[in-house]
Amino acid sequence: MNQEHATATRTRAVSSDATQSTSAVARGSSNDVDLARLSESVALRLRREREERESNVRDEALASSDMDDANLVDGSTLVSTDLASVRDNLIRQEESIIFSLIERAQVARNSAIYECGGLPVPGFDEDTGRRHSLLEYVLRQTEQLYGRVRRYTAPDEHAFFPESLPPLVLPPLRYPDSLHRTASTFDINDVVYDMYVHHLLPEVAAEGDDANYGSAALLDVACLQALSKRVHYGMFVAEAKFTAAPQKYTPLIVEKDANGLMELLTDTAVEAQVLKRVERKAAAYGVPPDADGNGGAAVSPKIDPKEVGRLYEAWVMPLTKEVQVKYLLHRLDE
Ligand SMILES: O=C(O)C(=O)C[C@]1(C(=O)O)C=C[C@@H](O)C=C1
Repeated sequence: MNQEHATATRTRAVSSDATQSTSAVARGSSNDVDLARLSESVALRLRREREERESNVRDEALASSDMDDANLVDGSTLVSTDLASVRDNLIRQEESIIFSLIERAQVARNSAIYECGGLPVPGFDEDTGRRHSLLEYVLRQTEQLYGRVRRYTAPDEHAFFPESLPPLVLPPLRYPDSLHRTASTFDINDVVYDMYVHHLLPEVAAEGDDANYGSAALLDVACLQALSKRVHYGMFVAEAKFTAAPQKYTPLIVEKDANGLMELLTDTAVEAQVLKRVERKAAAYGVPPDADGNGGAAVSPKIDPKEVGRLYEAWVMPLTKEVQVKYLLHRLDE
């Protein structure tokens, strides 16, 4: 996503109404024949979009042949919308999430970090005059640095404060447009932030204050970034599913049937695998590799593996699905 475009167009919430053009199509699609025709035309449009994307990438490569090669990113794995590759990516992201939660569990909760005015840090909300919390301060400052070196120009990254991003110090990279443009118009980072502070953190970090405010806030930033990336990766999952079966998704999109879309994209067998795997990973990563019980003292994991599974089930997967539904509802927008 182009940073300028992202900051200019991103809105905090996505509107649930489909575009006029989609509604216009919907008006004429009250029977199966019309729906079949519509699915055909969507399939055709998908093919055209793909051809156009491929030709854009070729044109850009040609146009930039006299430019530094560094200006072209190899987005082949990042932007893949093949479901198997997208799922592989989600599996790799489990490492970042579980490690960051295990790290955060090493220090006390330190509630003052999350309270506005809990600790005297610079920065106020421009609209309300509310003083920033330490976590907001550290997160904003972190995004200033990451933003300068292009982190938020990548299509799989979403800043928590996109309106405050600084100018780039590196030339922008170009990514193939593998997602529909609706992807650059919304994020749910406010939900991710709230979910982390009020629901995940209390299960991960023990109640108490050990004065490790800076460390705890920096560890929070790592958790938030890993969770945000995972949840918004739902856009790639949704694109993969839509491209693989436009005939199944199109009628639901046209009807703006969010519940139907949720049902269609849900795969309970995959969810069970995810839960089993994250519990196993949390059990393995939370203890030293030599803690095999052979004569040594028993080592309890840094974080209860079952808890990690519960957090994935209650929060991480549902939010990833919410992003998928939001994305799909606008997938046919002109
Ligand atoms: O792998 C998928 O099919 C996804 O949509 C991802 C995911 C997840 O968040 O892990 C979400 C919904 C599915 O029910 C299964 C798994």
